[in-house]
Amino acid sequence: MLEVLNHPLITHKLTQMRKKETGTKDFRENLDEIAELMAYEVCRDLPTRPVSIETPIGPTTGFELSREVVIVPILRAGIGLLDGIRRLVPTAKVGFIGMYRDEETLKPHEYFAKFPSNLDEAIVMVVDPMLATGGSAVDAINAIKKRGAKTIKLVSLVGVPEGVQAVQHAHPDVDIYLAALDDHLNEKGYIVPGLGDAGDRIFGTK
Ligand SMILES: O=P(O)(O)OC[C@H]1O[C@H](OP(=O)(O)OP(=O)(O)O)[C@H](O)[C@@H]1O
Ligand SMILES: O=c1cc[nH]c(=O)[nH]1
Ligand SMILES: [Mg+2]
Repeated sequence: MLEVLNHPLITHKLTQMRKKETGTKDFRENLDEIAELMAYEVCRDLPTRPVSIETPIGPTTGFELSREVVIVPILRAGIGLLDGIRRLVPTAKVGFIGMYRDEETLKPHEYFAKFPSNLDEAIVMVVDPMLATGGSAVDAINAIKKRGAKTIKLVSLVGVPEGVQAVQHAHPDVDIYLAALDDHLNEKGYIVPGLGDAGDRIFGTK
């Protein structure tokens, strides 16, 4: 399943991020706000269970989330989506996976992994602003499945058909959410038109 979240607020904020003159502070703030808006949509189908409660007026049946949510940002750039999602799901646990893409081969390399226990019972959101070749997302999901995760959602800001197809081919069971589906990758593996190097723009490197 691929869902492109076409919402005017998301598109407006993403446009600010795409502009080359947007600095680190505004880039980060817009990303944080988009993360919150995307989380609202991504969480739309979270399972709930009925609970008997008492309001000040009397008894009723309410509904509470019935499964734990685990957010897994792909370091570094995925960190930019973490706080916005956590504001909506403050009880979520957080795992981390560090991946960098070799600039020549475009192949991802894992350099860090730390996950909470019981991934098998959780709804795991893998988050990374950019879905380019899809190599980083595919490997991150492999690592999470190896630890038992069964229900996985991939939340990215900007993707291209190549990356979407790579994830769908390797992990047909994973739902993919994007804020925009861009055109193609250039010869250096950057998304066109994209927004440049997300990690560098979030953290002010380069
Ligand atoms: O789909 P892919 O072709 O694998 O490319 C996407 C990856 O590239 C970027 O990370 P990068 O390697 O620049 O690391 P960073 O987050 O530390 O900047 C981005 O944040 C993704 O993780
Ligand atoms: O366009 C791209 C592709 C990969 N990683 C980024 O940060 N940007
Ligand atoms: Mg980067």
